[in-house]
Amino acid sequence: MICRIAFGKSYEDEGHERSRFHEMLPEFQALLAEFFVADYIPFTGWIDKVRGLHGRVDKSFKEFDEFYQEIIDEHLDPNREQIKDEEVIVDVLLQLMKERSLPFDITFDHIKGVLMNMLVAATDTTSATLVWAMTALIKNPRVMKKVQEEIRNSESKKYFLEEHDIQKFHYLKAVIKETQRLYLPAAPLLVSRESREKCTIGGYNIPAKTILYVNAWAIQRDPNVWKNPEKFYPERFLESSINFLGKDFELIPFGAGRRICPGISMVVASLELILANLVYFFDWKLPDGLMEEDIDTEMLPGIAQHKKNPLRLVANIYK
Ligand code: HEM
Repeated sequence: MICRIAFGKSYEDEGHERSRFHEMLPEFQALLAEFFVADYIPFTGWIDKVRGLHGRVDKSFKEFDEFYQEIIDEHLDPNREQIKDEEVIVDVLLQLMKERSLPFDITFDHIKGVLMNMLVAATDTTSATLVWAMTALIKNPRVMKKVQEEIRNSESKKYFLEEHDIQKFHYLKAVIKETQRLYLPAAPLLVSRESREKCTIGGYNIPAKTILYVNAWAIQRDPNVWKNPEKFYPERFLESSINFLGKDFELIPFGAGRRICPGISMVVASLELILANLVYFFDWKLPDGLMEEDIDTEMLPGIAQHKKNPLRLVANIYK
């Protein structure tokens, strides 16, 4: 979905291109989560070099730079076949570059930066959230049954649930919120900040130029705020107006303030659409011999929190 919006093509069926793309992204994600000693002790940069991190960063940068340049060149080609009325983000950025209507000149580097931002911010985060939602549902058959009943009881059989069908499914929406609260699939420490000037937060004096992390993970599991915080209990959101739009600081999976995730509307629409269709059309079972308690919730380190051990389920078509 994101590649179609950003570049105007999908890498689903592109053979060599597909595998190249699918190899580049995980390496970039891994580097984002890598620990660079020099970030904390500046004169020790040589340690990162010896550990081979500089080489990996350079290689990843070069691969992505070439990849984006190819996309830009394709979109600049006047003979390119374009689907009518289909304008993708790279076209919009190239148009802005041509018009020179902004207070600064857009360069190819800016365009590549925006494309990278989209790719990293949007793909992994959404897929990790879906895996955690399905993990939570399979571990909690009561909730799975309730969300399936909400959808199945209100729909006459359809080929595909559309966005407008889903708006009335309040329990489904609560399941997604509870997944975001408990598993915080993207950025458990949000994105780090640096204080521009000296300030005081909650009684702590923060000097200028200090790197700050917001531990959204701890906030969203804080027993002073949440009743039974370790329990997956979507009902808590039916009984409260807490939302993740950045106004309620006890639930901030998308951050808050000026740098809040700008993709929220798209994420919520995609998550609701995909999850609703998954639970509507299939009855999900654990592979033979596995019990709910065998499904672990271990996470891989990284910017997005992926499930360490892949979730394997059996899908039976619901008739
Ligand atoms: C479940 C899915 C997602 C989650 C949990 C999520 C969460 C976040 C978080 C926590 C931040 C940092 C906010 C902060 O520092 O305060 C962020 C930033 C961002 N997100 Fe998302 N995001 C998701 C999906 C998406 C999607 C689908 C898009 C684009 C279509 C997107 C675009 C961005 C961008 C561009 C930024 C950087 C904003 C900036 O630096 O000003 N995200 N997101």
